[in-house]
Amino acid sequence: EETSAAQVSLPEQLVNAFNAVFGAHPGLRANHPKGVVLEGSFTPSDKAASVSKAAHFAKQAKPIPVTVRFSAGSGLPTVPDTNEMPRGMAIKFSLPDGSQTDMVVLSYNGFPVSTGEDFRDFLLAIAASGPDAPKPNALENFLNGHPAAKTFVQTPKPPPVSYGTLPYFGINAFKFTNAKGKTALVRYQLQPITGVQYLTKEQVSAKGPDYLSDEIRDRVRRAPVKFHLLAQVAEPGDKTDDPTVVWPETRRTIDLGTLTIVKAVEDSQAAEKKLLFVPGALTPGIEAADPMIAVRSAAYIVSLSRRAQPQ
Ligand code: HEM
Repeated sequence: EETSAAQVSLPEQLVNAFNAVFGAHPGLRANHPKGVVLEGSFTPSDKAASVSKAAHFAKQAKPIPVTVRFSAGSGLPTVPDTNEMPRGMAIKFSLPDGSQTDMVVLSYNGFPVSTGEDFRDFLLAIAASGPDAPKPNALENFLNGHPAAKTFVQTPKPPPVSYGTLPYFGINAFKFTNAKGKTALVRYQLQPITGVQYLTKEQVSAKGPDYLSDEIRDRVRRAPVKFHLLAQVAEPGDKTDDPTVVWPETRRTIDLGTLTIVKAVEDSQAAEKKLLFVPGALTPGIEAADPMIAVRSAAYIVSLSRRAQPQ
């Protein structure tokens, strides 16, 4: 019996499209399967509560516990860390009332496409453009029609010194509401306190395929790894429904607090299997402003439901 494409939801089509590019890897994430899990805490700044009433931005008796997963931005479980690609960071905040909220960010500012449908088509174009495909291939055609995707493909994404020396970007916009009901449209940024540090080509050639996971485990043993969490605030006219459009660097940023990572978990692979980070797992004071957040969330849950199947 045939199942027509129309019966398959967009989130399922997206997970199928990742599988078409990278293969299906039972038990692993459809995208970003290679990662490392760590623990730490978040301490809000004095200003954070003035922009959002979210529990982790309120003045705390003690820091908010966080679980952090750094990942390689590829669907290949054994992709070498020395590849040029974005890196991911996922943060789970454990709030004082026992609930949790997530933040899922990338080291590339701006997304290659505007919508879930375009992301599916981008992935399918990659899958159809192997070395034997006649030219112009599907990917070349797609890139010609999608300038942000072309820029994304052409922009260097050099391997960093460490997962702890990269900036990360929320890319999708959220709406903050403070205790007085005042709202602001924002995008997250995480800035490493060490400053941003990449490897030179020569340094990259001396590194092994898993150098980033090894490096971050080592680094947190020596000292905490810290990031400033910032909210970049939109001005009237800034797009909140198109993640390809990066807001100007001149936009005001508000310091929301400091993320401090103190240790790697003992069994990262066991931990990451049980973890699900969902960009739409929010808490009062934060809402999705970009429609891509809902599509992403549904796709992450499809990926989880597949990777949780007994093998
Ligand atoms: C329509 C757009 C997108 C789709 C369909 C998509 C899909 C996915 C899927 C299926 C996973 C695996 C989830 C799991 O099994 O737990 C994933 C992971 C991830 N994605 Fe996306 N994604 C999208 C956009 C983005 C954007 C805009 C960002 C960053 C701002 C991002 C960052 C990440 C990161 C960091 C992970 C790894 C999460 C973890 O460590 O568990 N993705 N994505």
